[in-house]
Amino acid sequence: MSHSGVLPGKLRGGFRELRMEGVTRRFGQAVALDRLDLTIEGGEFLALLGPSGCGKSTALNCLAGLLPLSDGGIWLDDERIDGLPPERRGFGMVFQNYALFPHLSVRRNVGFGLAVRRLPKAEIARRVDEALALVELSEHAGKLPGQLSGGQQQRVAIARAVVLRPRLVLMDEPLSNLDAKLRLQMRTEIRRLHQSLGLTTVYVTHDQEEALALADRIVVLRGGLVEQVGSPEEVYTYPANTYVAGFMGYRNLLDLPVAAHDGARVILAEPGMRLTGLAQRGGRAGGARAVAAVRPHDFRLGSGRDNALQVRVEVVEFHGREVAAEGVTETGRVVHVRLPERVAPGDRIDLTVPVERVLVYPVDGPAADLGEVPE
Ligand SMILES: Nc1ncnc2c1ncn2[C@@H]1O[C@H](COP(=O)(O)OP(=O)(O)OP(=O)(O)O)[C@@H](O)[C@H]1O
Repeated sequence: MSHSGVLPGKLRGGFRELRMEGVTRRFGQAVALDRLDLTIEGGEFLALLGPSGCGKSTALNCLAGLLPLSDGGIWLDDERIDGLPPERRGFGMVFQNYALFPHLSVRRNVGFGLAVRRLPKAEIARRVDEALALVELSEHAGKLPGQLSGGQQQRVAIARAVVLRPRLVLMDEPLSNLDAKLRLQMRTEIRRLHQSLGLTTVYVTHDQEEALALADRIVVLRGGLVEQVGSPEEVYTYPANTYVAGFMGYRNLLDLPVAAHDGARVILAEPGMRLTGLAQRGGRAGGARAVAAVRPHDFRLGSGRDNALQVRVEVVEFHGREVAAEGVTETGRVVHVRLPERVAPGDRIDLTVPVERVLVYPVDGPAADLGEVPE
């Protein structure tokens, strides 16, 4: 299938870069977005990731023109666009709640923006047909949104955005109203469309897995500030701090006394636990205490030379090929592990973990409440 009719070749990299410079948004005294500097390259899929309230929707709405900036500017190549109203920015938006017109057919919903622009009827029909084919909804063209499933409605919303040949597609948690299975399907669909149409996409989500799966680059936000920018691989493998680590599945963030350190290696110890790990952030973890970040999957049963801890198993969840267990050390510290072996509540087990799988950070204060994290 050719997509060239919906989006002309010139859109691929239709701009070189979109720059947000010092973008700030205040609500009264509260700073929702604090001097955000960010460059989005043409053709890129960028995810804004963070928990509720971190400022990601604010950033997207500033880009869209739905919220005026308190300070800073936005440039599309050499054109300053933050003074333009939303309709003159040429961006497509897809929201969590679809925002379809309930009394208009699928076809008329998708064609709405083209009709407003007074395009010839034949061209509207052709482009709508192509957009509907793209999201595999051709046979539903005559239905009303209420007659479609959630996933189908979200596809209508996506067709409605891409039919306008947008310079940039902005998506705000577009999958969060869908059930788990549909969410996975639509995720693949969104990535496929991004690639085949050569779109530039900015995607807001609080779901780490979604950001890792979809994005070329992830921006992790906290309290209106950028914590880390990097490829999924970089952010997943080398989180910049304990906040990002917690978000990226390092569910165990253990604040421990430092027993010794030599350059890159730091030894942390307390009764019942000895952990050797790699100092992050240039070996600054040289204080009296440091935080060891360990993924539940990286623990193994058995006692290691460098790393050894003993826990009493308290809670076990069955996960098919493995179990997720919560154990407690003799000092009362809770440790989360994932093991292929069957363990049971009350078992006393020895655990170890490879040195390179223990990331050691300076103590930054309490880790954020991150909710569910991927493992
Ligand atoms: N219209 C508003 N009036 C006052 N404060 C606001 C308004 N919109 C957002 N805020 C505040 O700005 C901060 C950032 O909000 P924002 O909606 O950007 O966060 P978010 O990361 O998108 O969260 P969520 O995932 O819950 O939407 C929050 O502290 C929020 O309470």
